[in-house]
Amino acid sequence: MPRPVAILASLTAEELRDFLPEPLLGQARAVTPRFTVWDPTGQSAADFASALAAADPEVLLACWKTPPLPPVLPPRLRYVCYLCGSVRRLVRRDQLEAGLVVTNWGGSISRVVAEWALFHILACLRRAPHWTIAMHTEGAWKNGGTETASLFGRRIGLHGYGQIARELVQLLRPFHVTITSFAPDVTPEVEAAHGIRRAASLESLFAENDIIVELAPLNPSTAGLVQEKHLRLIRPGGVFVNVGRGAVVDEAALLRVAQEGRIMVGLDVYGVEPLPADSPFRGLRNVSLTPHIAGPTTDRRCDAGAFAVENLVAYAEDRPLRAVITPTVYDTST
Ligand SMILES: NC(=O)c1ccc[n+]([C@@H]2O[C@H](COP(=O)([O-])OP(=O)(O)OC[C@H]3O[C@@H](n4cnc5c(N)ncnc54)[C@H](O)[C@@H]3O)[C@@H](O)[C@H]2O)c1
Ligand SMILES: O=C(O)[C@H](O)COP(=O)(O)O
Repeated sequence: MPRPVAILASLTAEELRDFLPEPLLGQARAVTPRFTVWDPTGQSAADFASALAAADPEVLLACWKTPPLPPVLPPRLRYVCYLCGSVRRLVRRDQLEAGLVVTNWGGSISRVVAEWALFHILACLRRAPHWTIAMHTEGAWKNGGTETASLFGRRIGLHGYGQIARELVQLLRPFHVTITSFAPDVTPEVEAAHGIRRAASLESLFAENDIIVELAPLNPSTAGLVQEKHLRLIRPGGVFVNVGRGAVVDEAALLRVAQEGRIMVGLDVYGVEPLPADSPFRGLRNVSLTPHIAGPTTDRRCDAGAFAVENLVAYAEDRPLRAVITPTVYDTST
């Protein structure tokens, strides 16, 4: 029997529509008669603190537009169910250490982000940026002078082997590729169970594969980890895709390498976002650019909503939660 926990849902109208379309909102409301929605649109940190004090919730259901939690939490707050990914902007580490339970969207949207990595890989191999510019603006047609390549049978290197990388492995299987990963948690057991290889080093990952996909998290130990020396190990005609976080890569070095035109580059994320209008990446024909839209797509935010509702029900029934952010997870995730 669920406990009648007080839940404050901090969601804009758009977030409600996308993350909790019916029947999910009804299911969330059915968890407890004490379910209140607060819209953070245009609200200040002080407004948020007042809303928390008035509702005095045991559970906060939060989303992208929710302001950071105030340093002093409302007395009954025990659980923050975050509908999205990185909780750093919402929750302070000391609040976790003090016992606040926090979950995020886990792997519920990872396949959609993996889908966009696959898009960039294919766009790069087929030289889609070149042909998009040339056909839309130059009246061009194929001329035999622009190489194209297929994904079938290629060697893929994954930097990072978390939830998105694991979904990408599934999407890549039909292409009969060889997959190698470099990440601290790829053990021989994971290697055997997933049918992937382990790279001996970041250098060998870049040197021994045709296509590199950047999926390591951004944390103090990974900022700027991918340097010019790594990017220059990618062989001519190779592909570098980043759908993780821009700041994991030395972006100035990436620009230099991209401008030489030896490799194809697919980017969804950047060191500075929005990407400045005058960024030299814009207009490079060997670079596929998208504006941080890897995921989750509007139509699949409901997957994160369904995952969150399951956690809310589990919490009210005193069952274990999924995707709990421990201090270690907090430190090592984006
Ligand atoms: N572009 C987008 O719209 C979008 C959407 C969702 C997530 N992301 C980003 O994609 C990245 C991956 O997300 P995820 O959900 O797979 O993350 P995750 O937390 O599930 O996995 C991260 C993995 O990175 C690896 N890792 C940890 N420390 C490392 C290190 N020092 N060097 C190399 N690898 C290391 C580990 O294998 C770990 O499992 C994150 O940065 C996330 O923020 C981007
Ligand atoms: O890039 C991402 O990770 C997604 O767009 C979600 O962002 P978030 O991690 O800030 O929720």
